[in-house]
Amino acid sequence: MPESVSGTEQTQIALRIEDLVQEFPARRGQTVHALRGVSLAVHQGETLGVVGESGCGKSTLLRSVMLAPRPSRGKVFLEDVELTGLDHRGLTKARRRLALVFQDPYSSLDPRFLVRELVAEPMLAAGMARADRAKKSAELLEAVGLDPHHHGARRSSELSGGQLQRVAIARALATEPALMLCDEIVSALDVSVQAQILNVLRELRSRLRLTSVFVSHDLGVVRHVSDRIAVMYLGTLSEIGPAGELYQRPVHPYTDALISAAPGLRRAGDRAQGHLEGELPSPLAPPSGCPFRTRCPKAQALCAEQMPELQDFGGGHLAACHFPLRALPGR
Ligand SMILES: Nc1ncnc2c1ncn2[C@@H]1O[C@H](COP(=O)(O)OP(=O)(O)OP(=O)(O)O)[C@@H](O)[C@H]1O
Repeated sequence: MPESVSGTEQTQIALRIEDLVQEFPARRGQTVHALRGVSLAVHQGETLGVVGESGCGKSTLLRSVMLAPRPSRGKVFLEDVELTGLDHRGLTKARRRLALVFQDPYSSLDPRFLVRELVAEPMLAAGMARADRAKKSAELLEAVGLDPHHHGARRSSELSGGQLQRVAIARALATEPALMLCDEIVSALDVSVQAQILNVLRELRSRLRLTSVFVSHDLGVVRHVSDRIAVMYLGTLSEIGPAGELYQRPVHPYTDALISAAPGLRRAGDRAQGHLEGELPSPLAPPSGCPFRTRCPKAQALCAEQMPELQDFGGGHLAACHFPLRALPGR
């Protein structure tokens, strides 16, 4: 279904999630409210960055898209297929259209195999002929900046962390997924290596029109790769919008606080680092109303009474706040 990204541009939707809820049973009959009704769409060819503090539900969001485990409530659509409506067999097939890359490539890449075998292995599982596998794995290694002859003939145990993460990305792309899900994939790397991997992702986006969701707790990192950014807080979506606009003119006090607290992102007029005060409440007992109200400098009585809904501030920039940093258009 076409949807407007910027207000003028029409694109196809790669992923749509509707009112996704994920709850986990906890001790003493309690419930972890990891996702509390998240809805968003990812457009074909775009990178959606997802940011938020540790424990806000970023990884759970990605795992729920994979239906691993199935969400407690809500729907997930990959292109036109409703994943949440599929049985086990249908889901196993549909999951091949999704690729997941993790923070730690050491755990996902078997050190006994050669790099070119690791990249070709998903193609083998998909029934691709030997010659095609060899050609394609060489192309993919080149696309992530590795030499198919030199690096391809090494065992993964011989590569550095950054090189391994490139292999993990090449392997993820082996079956031409509709969507790549990246979970903190540069968090364990040195800053200079991080920049190289982020450049690889940017290039893949423009060369292959790669569609991805890029999760990170680091706003600086997310800004480098994302077309749009979703900000999560305690299992909810607090703000989503075009990357430049969201960083320059945030609407939600939480986004504003996150940016002010991030080294290297602070803007003229920001208070000193540490602007984001207080602890993240427990997902076992989220506050009533707005989840951010217990730490919000603008909170009033209404914020404890009603959960704010996402509202459109123009140009595809949405935020869920009763007292936003700027007025809604036309008010
Ligand atoms: N399988 C599970 N069982 C119980 N609680 C879980 C489970 N998975 C996640 N949680 C809880 O759900 C909440 C969200 O976790 P999640 O890992 O999605 O957050 P995150 O934003 O990715 O943070 P981090 O970057 O620290 O992983 C946390 O409170 C976490 O402890």
